[in-house]
Amino acid sequence: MPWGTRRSRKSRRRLAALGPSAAPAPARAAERCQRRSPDYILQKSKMSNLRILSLSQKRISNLRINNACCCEIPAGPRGSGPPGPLRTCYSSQAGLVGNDVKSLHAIINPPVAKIRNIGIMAHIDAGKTTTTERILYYSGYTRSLGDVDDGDTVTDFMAQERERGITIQSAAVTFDWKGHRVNLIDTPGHVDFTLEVERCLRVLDGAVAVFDASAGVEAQSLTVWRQADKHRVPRICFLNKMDKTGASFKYAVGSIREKLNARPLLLQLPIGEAKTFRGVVDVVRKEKLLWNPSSADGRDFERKPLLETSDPELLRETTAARNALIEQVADLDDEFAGLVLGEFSEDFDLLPAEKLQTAIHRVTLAQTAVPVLCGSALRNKGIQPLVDAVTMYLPSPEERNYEFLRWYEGDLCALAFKVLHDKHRGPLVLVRVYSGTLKPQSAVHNISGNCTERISRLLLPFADQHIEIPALTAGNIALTVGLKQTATGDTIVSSKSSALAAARRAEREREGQHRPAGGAERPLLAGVEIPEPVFFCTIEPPSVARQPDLDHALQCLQREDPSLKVRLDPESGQTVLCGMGELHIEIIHDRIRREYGLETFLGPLQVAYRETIVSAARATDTLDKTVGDRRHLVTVELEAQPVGTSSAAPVARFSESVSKDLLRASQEAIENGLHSACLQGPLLGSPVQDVAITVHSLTVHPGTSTTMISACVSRCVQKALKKADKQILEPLMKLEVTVTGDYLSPVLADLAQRRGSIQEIQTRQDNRVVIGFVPLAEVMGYSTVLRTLTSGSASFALELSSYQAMNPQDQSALLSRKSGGL
Ligand SMILES: Nc1nc2c(ncn2[C@@H]2O[C@H](COP(=O)(O)OP(=O)(O)OP(=O)(O)O)[C@@H](O)[C@H]2O)c(=O)[nH]1
Repeated sequence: MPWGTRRSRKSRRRLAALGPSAAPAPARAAERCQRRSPDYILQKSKMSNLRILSLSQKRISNLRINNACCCEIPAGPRGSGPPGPLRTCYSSQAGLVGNDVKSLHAIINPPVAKIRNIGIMAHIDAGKTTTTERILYYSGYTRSLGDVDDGDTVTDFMAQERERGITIQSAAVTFDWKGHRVNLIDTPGHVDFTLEVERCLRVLDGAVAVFDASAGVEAQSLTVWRQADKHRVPRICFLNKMDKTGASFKYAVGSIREKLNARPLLLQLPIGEAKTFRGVVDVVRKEKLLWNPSSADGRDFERKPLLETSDPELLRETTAARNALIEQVADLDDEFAGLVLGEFSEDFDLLPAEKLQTAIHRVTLAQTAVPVLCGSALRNKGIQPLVDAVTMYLPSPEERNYEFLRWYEGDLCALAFKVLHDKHRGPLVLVRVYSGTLKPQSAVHNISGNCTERISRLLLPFADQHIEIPALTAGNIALTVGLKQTATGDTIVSSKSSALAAARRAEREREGQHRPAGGAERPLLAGVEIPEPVFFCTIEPPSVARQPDLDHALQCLQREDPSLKVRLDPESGQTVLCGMGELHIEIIHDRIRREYGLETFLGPLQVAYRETIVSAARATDTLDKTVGDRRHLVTVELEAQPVGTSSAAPVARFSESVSKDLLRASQEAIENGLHSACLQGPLLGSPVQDVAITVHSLTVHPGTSTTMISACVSRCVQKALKKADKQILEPLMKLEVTVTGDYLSPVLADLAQRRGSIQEIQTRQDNRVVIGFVPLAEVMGYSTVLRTLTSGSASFALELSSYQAMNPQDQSALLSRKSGGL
């Protein structure tokens, strides 16, 4: 889907990526050229050795520590960090910068209670990547602050991410914070990459939801919040951009309450808003945290208790907020309520902060409320307390209740949640270990793929850099090298017999609980639902000879990204790419060029329609074919009917006379025939949905192969579908346009012309938010139109809502366009 237009510096980089019409100002272009020049990189290298490794993609040599193999990241001189005061108030000890052998060793086996697997999630542009960069900097992992606007962040390391200033792939980063190991995943905010978010949420124990404090809860934040609900992931909220004009703590908290239906626990209050934002109040401890305005990197801040003498007003406000917080937590946590009502009922001020923090941790884990913090990642304020909150309130792996773990009794159980392709090392599979230990040079069994594979190496991910480790214990996340067949969502155990033993335990448990049997022979971790693509286009290699190279590239990209579908057009023989949006397909095209060196040609982008029928129709067909000396003869009579409930696959029904002596093999052949017939409908060749096929009679000559049965049934279904009254279904998008009041009328007038229906117009601070529905076919290239209409002042978000029936006029217009070859 197209991305919205923005006013930020970052948006100008995105516009530049769109083409010459949106080229940046010459000065900025020159600045960017200079940034990419070898001199600039050299200059940066003095600041950060790590950064130059990221930029130049150099390989790094190996280092052995106590027989554990680790990759060496060359050290920078100790004093080579950014200028500024050396006084560190808050950051933990340095992580992996330099040949810090001790920290490399310490990294290998953290106690599970100290591990935090967290994700950063939000609406596009809320500031996830900027927040992640600050976290990495304060944790000691990087020596300079990466900036999305300059395209030099650690987690957005793909060339496309750096050019466009957006996150496309989730990046896993491991760092230490005050004795805790944090595995952090920065996820994309753009709706085209929602699957990427879902994949990560599946393996996280907690998440930080980042919001733009001037916009509150936006469309995509709602989607990711629902995804986190689905995977029962405890969260904390971070109201970012408190420095921005229009930032409002109250408004953003209100929108969390109303739109997300969540109970916010205000652990902080901002000191000032927008231009006056200076720091935050720690409500739990009644302290103020003020960042030194002369500190360039925000490392330097002071924490002081609020006093009646110096801050009477702020103290009163904080006391009221603390009392409200205590009452709120007591309402949600019985243990804490007992404490508060007993010992501290007379004076909440006497309640120790640690007791309140422990109760907040329990409430967060139970997901009955969400802690809320605030700050400004760009202005380097509020990040250190945010990471403290992550370690304090979000759970460790052992605090999450993963039911399936007891079936494995400490034996290895891991989930492969992402596959990456590395030109040199082949497929790299990101795994989360739930129980047991994963070791390199060992065989593992993939339950989902029913195959045994060998892991050659284990790597700890540090964005695009990797550190080799000798073992991966429960609760941790790492990359494996050597798994060639494992795909996203597969469950990995130590051996086939271990899988069987777990299955037997699961079955016994079910019997004990009198629960219905089923599925226990494969005790799998739940995978991720893959949404259906909404756009497609043909893709051609530069020459026929390069077709195998294109096939290989697409195969690799598909293993990485299950939301990308590739099929062959049976009529033209062309390869067809199906994706989640315009941006998704554009990125794939670009990656094929950059990573596989293939200059491919894309056909026009087309909407993925569906078809259905609105009346029943009956058909009969006979297939009589002799192959060699064998005669295949089938006659089938069937009826296609519309079904009310939404069903992507055709529903197979058999009349009594057919079902009574139907062999299993013949039934499977019939079902295959039904499915293949419904892949291409009679109107546009789009998939047919919401149909049931009843087989009334079937006569099969002895010796007829099941392939011939499938072929006959398929042909007969297509006949019936042709006879029935047909209907095209088109993808309907939920659209949210944020626009200033003066541009509201042109935006509404334009949407009316695009067959849009407006549901409501909300007021968000100084902006209007238009919420409605519009057919996908009408919003192709919408970002350019909206930019022109509103002088680049509006932004929008699109999300697939449903498939809706086209009205007769629109349908016939579409059909005549298609038959005219347009
Ligand atoms: N004023 C202000 N701008 C910020 C702040 N944090 C980030 N930004 C800007 O907001 C834009 C988006 O920042 P990102 O960190 O890329 O946001 P994101 O959520 O990672 O974006 P996607 O990965 O594309 O979803 C950039 O132009 C940042 O400079 C902040 O605290 N204050």
